[in-house]
Amino acid sequence: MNQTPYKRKIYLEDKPRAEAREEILAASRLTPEIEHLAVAEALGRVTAEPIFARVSMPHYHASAMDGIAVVAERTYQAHEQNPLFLKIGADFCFVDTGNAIPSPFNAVIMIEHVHVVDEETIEIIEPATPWQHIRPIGEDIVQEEMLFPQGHQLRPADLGVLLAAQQLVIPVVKKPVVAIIPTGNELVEASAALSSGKIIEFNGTVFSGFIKDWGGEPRLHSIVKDEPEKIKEVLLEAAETADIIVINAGSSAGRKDFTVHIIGELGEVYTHGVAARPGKPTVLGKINGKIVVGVPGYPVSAYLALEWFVQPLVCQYLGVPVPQRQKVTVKLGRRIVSSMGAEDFVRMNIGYVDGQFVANPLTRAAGVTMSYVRADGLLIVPPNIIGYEQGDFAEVELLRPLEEIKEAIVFSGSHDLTIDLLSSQLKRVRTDMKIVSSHVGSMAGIMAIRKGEAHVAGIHLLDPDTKQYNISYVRKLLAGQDVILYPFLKRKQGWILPKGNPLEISAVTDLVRTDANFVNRQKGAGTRILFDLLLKETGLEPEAITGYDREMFSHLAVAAEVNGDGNGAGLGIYPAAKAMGLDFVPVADEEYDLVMKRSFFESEHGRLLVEIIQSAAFREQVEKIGGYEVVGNAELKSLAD
Ligand SMILES: Nc1nc2c(c(=O)[nH]1)N[C@H]1C(S)=C(S)[C@@H](COP(=O)(O)OP(=O)(O)OC[C@H]3O[C@@H](n4cnc5c(N)ncnc54)[C@H](O)[C@@H]3O)O[C@H]1N2
Ligand code: MOO
Repeated sequence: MNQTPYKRKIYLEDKPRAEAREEILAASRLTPEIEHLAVAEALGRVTAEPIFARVSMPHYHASAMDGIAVVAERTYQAHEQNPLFLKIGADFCFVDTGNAIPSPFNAVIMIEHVHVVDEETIEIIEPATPWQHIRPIGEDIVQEEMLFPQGHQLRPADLGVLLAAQQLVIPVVKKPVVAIIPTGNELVEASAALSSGKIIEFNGTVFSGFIKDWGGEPRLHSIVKDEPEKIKEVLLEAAETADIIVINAGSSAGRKDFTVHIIGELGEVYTHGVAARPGKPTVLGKINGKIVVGVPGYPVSAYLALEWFVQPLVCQYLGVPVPQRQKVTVKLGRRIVSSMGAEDFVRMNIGYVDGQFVANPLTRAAGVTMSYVRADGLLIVPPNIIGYEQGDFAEVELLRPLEEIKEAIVFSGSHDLTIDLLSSQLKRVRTDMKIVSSHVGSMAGIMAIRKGEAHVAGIHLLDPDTKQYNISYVRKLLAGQDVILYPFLKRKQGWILPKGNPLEISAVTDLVRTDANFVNRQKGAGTRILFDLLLKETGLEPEAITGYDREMFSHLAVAAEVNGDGNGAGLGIYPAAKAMGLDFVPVADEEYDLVMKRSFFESEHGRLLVEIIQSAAFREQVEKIGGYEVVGNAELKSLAD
């Protein structure tokens, strides 16, 4: 049912981001309003006019030291061989730091350099120079001097200066009001009962946070349904009461995406589609003199579009420059492809390994908010290049302080959920540290160690010939490198089966007997190697297994498949079965070890990591999950041939 009068708009423009931004900045002709605030309320606010000192600081000649005030000229003959005796009142008076200097005195001698002879008399053996240890009037602030120009964002110390200069109430630029309008029939409040197709509205709260950070005042509207008349009404009202309008979702080519038509009807549209991803289907327009930014629904697209277009509008209103992020040059751990003609914003994890920043891309899916949350930086691939090769150097904008990135342990290889527990324990001990992990699989983890792109790699590779875990792979792939193999965990691998195990599976031959629908793992995965070994040992051919070609990329994905199929069966780790409420029949204890360069293992960070692995707190947490045994304090595995 499509009851709207609007046609779908299918083809979007590819306008350069800078051009689209300049257009709306030029079209926004708001005169910033001014308000007067008590200084204590003005932190972070922007001065609307130059502000001058009403009084000097100090406003009298003040002693800078504890000691005595003297007339300098009368001390000139004092000398070690010729001590000068001074009488209280006539020749000197005692002063403390901050005291006014009484006339006619014009210098202070520190008490340490004064010998008190009796209650009335002191002795000095060194002359004073005029104005020594005196803070003259206006040493800090001179009455009538300009303290701040307009457009200055007030920091804590600035407030002190204002009060010291007796500026009590100051003119600041009003915060621009930004109306935020979340739209969509599918949206519900976070507290609502969820059903399929319902989406929790959270973009509005994120936008409000960004707007506050940038110095604006967010006004979050309640959820608005995809009804053109309702949207029009809300937009027109916002155009009366707000300075900038943000409308969320409905920006693309869906049946109910009519934001662009409505803005066109009520005002004018400058842009629909920018040459940047994610965030392409952004709409920019104006209604009754107020700029409207229609940001895409997908959260990551939305956050970026907000930064591209709303932050500059807020800054323009406030009269401050748009803050720039710190940049750092990184070595790319993976190839990055990008489309010609559009900028690509790639969320990156960044680590500091062997004195070099290395970065790996996170998912580029615009709906995966965790990738934005976890990102250390953004790689902005310019429109005129098609990406980068692995090992290339590129500049990234930082989303976190550089120091935080430098203190992180970069973890590669096969992911295991205990790594997150390890990271959280680490953070308890060292608040400035954490583990950043990228899930690339055991083999790629070993390669990351070899190329100096990670500190630690988690691996579980069974050698079908020796039946040993990990050792032969490390020997071969890291030959000649000074690395160690740390025995970390034993994980239970087993059959993941529907609840109650209806087909009564406990061995690989049972898969054949029952013609169960097997769910396999991808080639190279540790679990796949184990399964192939089980087949070999029983003399079975892959063809005998229904579903051998059905490959999944994680333990959880296997469990999810089994969950939906009464005849399903998979091989994987216990926590995956547990997470989906499935049965689990143990098959093998897999050895999940950590590979590290010896230099890291012996470094402060490496030692800390081992300490935490061996701690009772970590062991307890892991063993509570079930299916794990922390090996931790056993000897390093020997890599000698
Ligand atoms: N045929 C095409 N389909 C899509 C295109 C396209 O070019 N052709 N563009 C895709 C891209 S890129 C994006 S981005 C999205 C933009 O979608 P809309 O702006 O129309 O937004 P919706 O479809 O209503 O929502 C998408 C998605 O976003 C999440 N969402 C929306 N609002 C909120 C909110 N307030 N809080 C949290 N999350 C929200 C939600 O997951 C929605 O499903 O279109 C693609 N499609
Ligand atoms: O351009 Mo969309 O904004 O990729 O997700």
